[in-house]
Formats: sequence, structure tokens, C-alpha cells
Amino acid sequence: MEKRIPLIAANWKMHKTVGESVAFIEELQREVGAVTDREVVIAPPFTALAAVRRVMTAPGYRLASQNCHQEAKGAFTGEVSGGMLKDVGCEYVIVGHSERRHVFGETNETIRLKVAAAFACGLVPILCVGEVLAERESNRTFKVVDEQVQSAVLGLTPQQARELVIAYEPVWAIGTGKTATPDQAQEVHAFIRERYAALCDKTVANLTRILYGGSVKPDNVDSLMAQPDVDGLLVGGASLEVGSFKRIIRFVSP
Ligand SMILES: O=C[C@H](O)COP(=O)(O)O
Repeated sequence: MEKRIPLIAANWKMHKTVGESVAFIEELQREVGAVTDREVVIAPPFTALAAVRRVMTAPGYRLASQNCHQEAKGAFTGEVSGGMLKDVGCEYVIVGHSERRHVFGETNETIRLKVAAAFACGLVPILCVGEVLAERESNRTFKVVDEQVQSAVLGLTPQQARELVIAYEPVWAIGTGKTATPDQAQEVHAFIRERYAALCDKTVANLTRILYGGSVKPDNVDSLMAQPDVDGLLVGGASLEVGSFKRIIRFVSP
């Protein structure tokens, strides 16, 4: 039976020069080597994509962008299209990260267009969803996450629905040191899988990878990855140092 291959993604956000990015990848590959039973995805800033691609030579490592524009080309100063990202060697693109939603005002509708644009260019979107603290405290987590997922998958083909990666990132856990407990993560992941099965198809939902993000660290990685519906991680701060990211990649399966 086909299995969900764990996916560990590093989102460097607005960190690292070209030189720092290259040095990190070289050291990581030297220390970890080829990965065969999991995928490692690195999302450096736009400026370092080409350089990282050139040195990313070990099996199991893939390049991602942190964002893309929804249009293929045009007068959009400062933006980068999916086609340009594919051209530079990206295989994945992070779409709808909470910083894009809450700092840059991206809506569910914009994110839906970005998911479609990514697929049209041959990129696999990593769709981020998650509630803010006030939503969790008013018991609206499931409603918010459901709306975000539902909106993003509108119009996807069965194959695209199968390839899409979903990342559950409770906004209150991002960069705060407050990780969701393994039970809290599992509860929302199971809900997402159940809703995905209703929206797409049960077989598709059983194969869809759902990542957790939000203050993932070496000391909580194993308990998060032990949850049956946590298929991988989207890591911010702890992905900036080889030592901590290496430990996260080497999470211990139950
Ligand atoms: O994309 C990554 C998330 O925003 C998590 O960031 P963090 O690990 O620094 O909390």
C-alpha cells in the first residue's frame, strides 16, 4: 500500500545571504547525507534560490520558494511568478503562510489563485492554514481551518488534490516558543484529513501529507511526529542552524 512519505521543510523566511545559504546546504548534506525514507525541502529567500539549487546535490533534498504571484507574467513590480520559480529549480512553493495572510493581507481567494498558479507551472504547493489565538480561544479553530482548506482546493483535479501538501500552523505557535501539544496538533490534523476526504476523496485524503508548523524544536519533534496524522513539519527558527535542523530531520519514528 502506498504510504505518506514524511516531509521536513525549512522556511528560512527573510534570513541568510547567498553565502550563508550555500554554506548551510553544504554542511547539512555533509552531515546528514542522502535521505531516502523522508523528503527534506528547503525554502531560502528568492535571492539564494539559484545558488542553493546548484549545491543541493544529495538525494532526497528539494528546493521550495516561500511565495509566488498568482499571475504568470505582467506589470507586478517586485513579484515572482511560478514559472520563474520552476525555471530556477523549485519543486515546491509555500502558499498562504500566516505571515503572507496577516502581514501582507492575502485572502483565501488570493491563496486559491496561487495554488492554481503553482500547479499550472508544475510546482507542488505547500498550503498553510491555521487559526489565530482569538479564534482558538473562541472555539473557531475548526471553522477557520475548514474555510481555508475548502477555498484553496476548489477546482483542483484529483491528481492535484493528491499532490497538494497542507501545513497546519496555529498562528499563536509561530515564532513564540509555544508549540501546540502533540494532542492539539493531532486533533486538527485528523479534522483536516476528514474534511479533505469529504471535499476530495477518501483515498486521496489518506495519501495527503499534512505537516505541522509552529515552534518545532529538537526537543518536541519526536512527540509531534509520533502522531498518526502528522506527516511532516514546516520549521522556521530551528531550521536556521544546521545542528537543530539536522536533529529535526532525524526525528525518531515510533
Ligand atoms: O513556516 C514556518 C513557521 O512559520 C514556523 O516558524 P517557527 O518554527 O519559527 O515557529
